[in-house]
Amino acid sequence: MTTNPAFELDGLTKDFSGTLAADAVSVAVPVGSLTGLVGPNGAGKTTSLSMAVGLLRPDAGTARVHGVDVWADPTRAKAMLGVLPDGLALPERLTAGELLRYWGLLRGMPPEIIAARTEELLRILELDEAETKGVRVIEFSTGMRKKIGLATALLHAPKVLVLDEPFEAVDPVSARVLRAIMRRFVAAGGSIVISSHVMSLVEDLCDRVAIIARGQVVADGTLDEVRGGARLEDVFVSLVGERTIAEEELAWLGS
Ligand SMILES: Nc1ncnc2c1ncn2[C@@H]1O[C@H](COP(=O)(O)OP(=O)(O)OP(=O)(O)O)[C@@H](O)[C@H]1O
Repeated sequence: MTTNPAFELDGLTKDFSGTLAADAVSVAVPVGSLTGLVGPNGAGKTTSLSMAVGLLRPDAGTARVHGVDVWADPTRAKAMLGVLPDGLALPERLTAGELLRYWGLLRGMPPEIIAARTEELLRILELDEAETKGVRVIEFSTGMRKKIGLATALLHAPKVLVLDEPFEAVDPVSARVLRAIMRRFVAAGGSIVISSHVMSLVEDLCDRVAIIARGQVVADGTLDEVRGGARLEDVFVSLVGERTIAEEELAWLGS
């Protein structure tokens, strides 16, 4: 018997008026895996993940969550997905608690479950003090925004988490909390895909990695398969190409 992957990107393609941002991107996230999607700036990570979670319509290809097609059956697929998108737009006038309540009600969750999970999430993510003071999202730091974004992704207890740059602007103490949450999520049978530029973090956290460059998947497998005994950063640089600065470039600096 074969088991469906938890999450499957299958030939996802997007052409932005001549810029092929994603060129038949296929990545499978097995059940219980924490998969890192890494690639240089502009490689197509956000484009691929946005298509995979139903936020951006692909030109070709599809994505499946536990076998359910995200574009053919979005209601069922999205009930299983928790998403932290890049540049998440949040209702700025709400506090974190109000936002989670609003989000939960939109998802049709019972109010008492929303209240209990909100209290716990705000406490664990250390947003409870801001909540007590009535701080609104508009006043949040970038790291606080990431955290409330993660809380909204977790609130309905999804099976698959898709997190675009979850550690961006998050301080080291909070990053530990985020890592612990992710490990707990996977230990409880969930599956995660994160995009990140931070290779050490991917090596520490992920059991699988896919490297994407110029819209194409150039390596994909377990962390050890992709590393092949080297450091992930070295494999990454050799696959995506190194940019060095010639002697004469930036000569005006310090002149
Ligand atoms: N809405 C859009 N319209 C036109 N081009 C776009 C759009 N979104 C992305 N692109 C282009 O598609 C390519 C891939 O961008 P994308 O944001 O997916 O990369 P990324 O790997 O997430 O980059 P980063 O690590 O810098 O966030 C880039 O060349 C980008 O300029």
